[in-house]
Amino acid sequence: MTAYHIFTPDDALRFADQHSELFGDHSKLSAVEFGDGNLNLVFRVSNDKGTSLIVKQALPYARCVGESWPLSTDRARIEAEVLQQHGRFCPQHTVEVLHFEPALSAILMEDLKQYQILRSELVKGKTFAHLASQMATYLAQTLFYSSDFVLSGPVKKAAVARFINPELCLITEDLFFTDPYCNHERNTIHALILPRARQLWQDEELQAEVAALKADFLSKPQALLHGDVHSGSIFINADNCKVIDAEFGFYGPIGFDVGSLLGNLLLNYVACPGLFAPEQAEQQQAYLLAQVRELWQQFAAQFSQLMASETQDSALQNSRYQQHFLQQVLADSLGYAGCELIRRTVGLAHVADLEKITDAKKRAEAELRAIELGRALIMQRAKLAQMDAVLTLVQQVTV
Ligand SMILES: Nc1ncnc2c1ncn2[C@@H]1O[C@H](COP(=O)(O)OP(=O)(O)O)[C@@H](O)[C@H]1O
Ligand SMILES: CSC[C@H]1O[C@H](OP(=O)(O)O)[C@H](O)[C@@H]1O
Repeated sequence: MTAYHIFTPDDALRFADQHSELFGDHSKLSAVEFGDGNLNLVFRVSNDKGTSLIVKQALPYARCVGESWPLSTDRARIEAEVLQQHGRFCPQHTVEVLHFEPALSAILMEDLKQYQILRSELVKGKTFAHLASQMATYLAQTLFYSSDFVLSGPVKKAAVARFINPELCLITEDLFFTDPYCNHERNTIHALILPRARQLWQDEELQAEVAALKADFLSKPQALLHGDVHSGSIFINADNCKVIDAEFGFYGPIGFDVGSLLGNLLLNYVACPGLFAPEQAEQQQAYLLAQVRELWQQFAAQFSQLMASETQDSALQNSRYQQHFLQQVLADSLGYAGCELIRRTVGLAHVADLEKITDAKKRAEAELRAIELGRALIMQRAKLAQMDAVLTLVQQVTV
């Protein structure tokens, strides 16, 4: 068995050639490393006829920081296995894993080169009519079929154990729920919003609600989450979208995945006036609000339908329980969306939606909108029983 070593492009090329029939005999291959994420190496291996595959390898540390932040390479196993599971539940919207090599922490997967990263497209002002409906399907299918509604107690517990992901969960626990609410050295805060960030560090009312969301993140293993459904993890084109990058996967609260995506749509929403001229900003914001509404409505409809028709456990077949469950998922989703808005503004990992705003004053205004909206969603999540009320709040808070 080959021992772990950090891949060069040549290593990635040999790995792809060994484990795929796609390239044909001795065809001319080339490989390039082009990863732009925070954690891993990503290579594209191509032949001279335009066929290509992706090799993703986990480094023993976080790429964005370096060796001073060691990180288990077991995250590659988690990523491969989550993608394989989600691929069984929703193949049309999950990147296909072709091979996983545990010793090398390396995954061979399909190349989504006919797609674009959603975040980059939203920052350019592009819109996709099917985004909400397809992502609602992805979320409903992957979350429902990995939950207690379908799995027996023993099978579910074995799955929870298999997807224990302590190191990557700790990153989320710190970056989402702790760092933004104190003066932590990992935070990056632009000078113009420092006074508002300082208020977050004193905001005990908000911190109490964030603590409740963190406690649920720590102890509510409802379904096998992707764990990081931000708009940089979604590849999209005019026809379809596919989700990548599931290394933060674990059994957690369903609202965390739904809320991460809602939060990312709303991050783009608050950024629009800084990114675009007024008329385009207004159009893009209307598109985003429609997608937020549709995402929840379609997710809720599909999840309800699945609960009604596919639930195995007789106690969980109770329809009042199912309605209550979904209502709680909405409240959780809004809370986690709020956490995403705040952590992307004052925490370690910022997003292009805000960072691409070149005018510092406009960027600060957008960041302040993200904080106010994030706070409102977290504080009011239990009262916001309908999406209409959520959309009204978004518009009121971000004027
Ligand atoms: N299957 C794929 N097809 C095409 N490009 C990919 C694929 N997977 C990753 N990439 C590229 O690599 C980048 C980083 O991948 P990602 O999985 O987000 O890495 P990280 O885990 O380091 O965040 C993506 O933004 C994308 O440009
Ligand atoms: C040091 S990890 C920071 C941040 O990065 C992850 O996203 P990605 O790997 O897709 O860039 C995740 O959102 C983490 O919170």
